[in-house]
Amino acid sequence: MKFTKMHGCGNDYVYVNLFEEKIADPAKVSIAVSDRHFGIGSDGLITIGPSDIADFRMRIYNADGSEAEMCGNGIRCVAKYVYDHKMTDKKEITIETGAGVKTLQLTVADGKVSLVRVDMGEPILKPDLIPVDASGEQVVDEPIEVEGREWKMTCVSMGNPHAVIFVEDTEHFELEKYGPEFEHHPRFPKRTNTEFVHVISPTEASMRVWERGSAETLACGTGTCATVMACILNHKTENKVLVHLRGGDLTIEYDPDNNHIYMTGPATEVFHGIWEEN
Ligand SMILES: N[C@H](CCC[C@H](N)C(=O)O)C(=O)O
Repeated sequence: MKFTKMHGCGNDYVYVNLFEEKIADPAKVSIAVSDRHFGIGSDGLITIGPSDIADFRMRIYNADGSEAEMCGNGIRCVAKYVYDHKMTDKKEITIETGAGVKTLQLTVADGKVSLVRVDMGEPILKPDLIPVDASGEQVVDEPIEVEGREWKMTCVSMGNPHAVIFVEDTEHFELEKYGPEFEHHPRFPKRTNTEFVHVISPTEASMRVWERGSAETLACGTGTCATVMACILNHKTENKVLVHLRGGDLTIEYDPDNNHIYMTGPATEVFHGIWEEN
């Protein structure tokens, strides 16, 4: 099976072009290729295929084989892949995802995509749509007990669930200890991605992320969008924020006129190869 290894801010996936390859069991393949010792090594598998309602269709599978609704870093890499591999010559493309059709603007330098701006659509705030077990119309600054400590969370879905927790120091935060406890907490019927965020200023933040089904990743595009929405809901930042992740930076803008969130960031192709299913 031919694959291409790409990353967005260090959030790395194995990409497979379904116009050329067939994958009978993507969950099984994602588990195998994601293994960083016995496989290729990645945060998961992303497939690029045809769509009846958009230019292309993207599906994302976590390292544990579970399918996610959307992937922010991944969709930027999909846009880079289809343009650089001459599957389209458009600089504005649409991609069908589990969270609806997204529109992307490509910046091209020397014939290759260097930067992508994604309209990530509207944040979803209703508890039962996130989903999270909570009352009310939104989950903002909500107490939750994890590992015997009370935390305050703000929950946002970008098609996939996120719990945003504000902390003073992300670098020394015990992510391995608390990340899985949030991921599997009974208040999240579909588990959750969890972002631990330090607000630096009204226009800047840093964060780390424990992803549903993939453990800590160096970046999470949907998580960064959820983080900025949480910052705005908690009156901590303005609508445009530069976010520092372990693997790089993303610029997130919330447009109050259409309630859409826009994410701008890089996409990188690292190598390609042949995966022999053993
Ligand atoms: N890394 C991805 C998100 C993957 C989400 C996945 N972990 C889940 O929702 O289960 C991103 O850049 O948005």
